[in-house]
Amino acid sequence: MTSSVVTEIHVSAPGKLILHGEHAVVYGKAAIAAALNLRSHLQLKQTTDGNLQLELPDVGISVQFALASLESISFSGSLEDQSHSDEDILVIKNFAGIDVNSCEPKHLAIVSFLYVFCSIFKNKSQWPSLRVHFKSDLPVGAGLGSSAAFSVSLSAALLQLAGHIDSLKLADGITSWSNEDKIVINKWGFICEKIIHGRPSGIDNSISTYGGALKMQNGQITHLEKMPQLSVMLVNTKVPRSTMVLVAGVRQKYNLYQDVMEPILNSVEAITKRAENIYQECSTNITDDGFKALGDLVDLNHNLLNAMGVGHASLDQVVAVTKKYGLHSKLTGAGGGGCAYVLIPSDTSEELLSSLKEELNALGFDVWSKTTVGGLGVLRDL
Ligand SMILES: Nc1ncnc2c1ncn2[C@@H]1O[C@H](COP(=O)(O)OP(=O)(O)O)[C@@H](O)[C@H]1O
Ligand SMILES: C[C@@](O)(CCOP(=O)(O)O)CC(=O)O
Ligand SMILES: [Mg+2]
Repeated sequence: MTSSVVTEIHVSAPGKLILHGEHAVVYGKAAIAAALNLRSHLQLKQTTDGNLQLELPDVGISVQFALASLESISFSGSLEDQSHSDEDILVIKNFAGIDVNSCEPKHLAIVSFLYVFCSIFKNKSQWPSLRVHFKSDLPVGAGLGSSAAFSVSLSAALLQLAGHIDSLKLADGITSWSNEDKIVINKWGFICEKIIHGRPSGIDNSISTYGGALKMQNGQITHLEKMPQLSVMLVNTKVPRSTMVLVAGVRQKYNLYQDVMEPILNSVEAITKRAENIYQECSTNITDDGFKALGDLVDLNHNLLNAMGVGHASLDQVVAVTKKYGLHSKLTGAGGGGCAYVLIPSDTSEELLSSLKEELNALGFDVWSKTTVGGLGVLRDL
């Protein structure tokens, strides 16, 4: 049967840069993150062919499920849930023919998609027949929050379709959601992140929902309104890694050596707080002294992440190369490969940046030369 389009919803959500405090934030310590100008784009089209069609070209998937058989699985989750149920995940994996222990990107994406879809539409008399297409500017699984951008866009689009939230045209011509609606989007983004990551802090989905820059501590968000313009170079080592595995590795170390790990996590928190003070004191432009101190904090933070066991030789290579140019860098996100950021003081010359980029490219790394952080959160695109 050919499908005819009824409704179309387009949503985009940003990736994130954790400036300081990754991993420590999972233990309630402070972390600071900002939205990136790299975004993920989801297009949802309502169809009439009775299927749920999922196109995820970044992870090489195009699958479809018959709605009638999905509706008949014994799924107990609901919109009121604060977390996912393991039994429901098993039911979904069985339904989709996915191995129970698979952590493959495409499988995590399908399971989290089906979970959010079933939870949101469970009590509706008719489930919508859909074609969902998702494409990202972000590298998948590299520390820039691709999972959160996926989780947040998906939650926003499905909640909008179900009528649980209602997008608004804002004064500056953009269409997004009220703060109240964003709380609901963020809650579902977090549930989706939990399915992908295991035990996330919630910082990634929060920044992807709200945008700008924020501090998270003990699960509480503080929006950093006075964040100065900050330029960074992003470097993707392209070494594959899984956030779930890295977070679980730190947990294992913490459980075995809590007395050793706790001071490391506290030192990371002290770094985050020092950096926050610098950002707040230099709310428009960071001073030379500010950049000097931030550089020291970036170095210390990178070394402490190495001490936690989430470093990688490729990330140390980035740090070593940037040091030759008088610049400072650290891994960002879960580590173990993936991305690092390089702090770019405002007086850095274009020549220096282009030589640095060339040297990093020659090592096989991808480089986004000069990125500013603090962009918009989730948006309904036209
Ligand atoms: N573009 C995408 N298409 C499909 N799934 C995605 C996409 N981006 C992220 N994901 C999902 O998120 C997972 C990557 O998350 P994670 O390991 O946390 O890395 P990241 O640091 O990029 O968030 C993938 O395994 C996949 O399940
Ligand atoms: C390591 C951690 O602090 C960030 C993980 O980010 P990413 O998935 O690597 O982009 C985990 C978390 O905060 O949930
Ligand atoms: Mg992630």
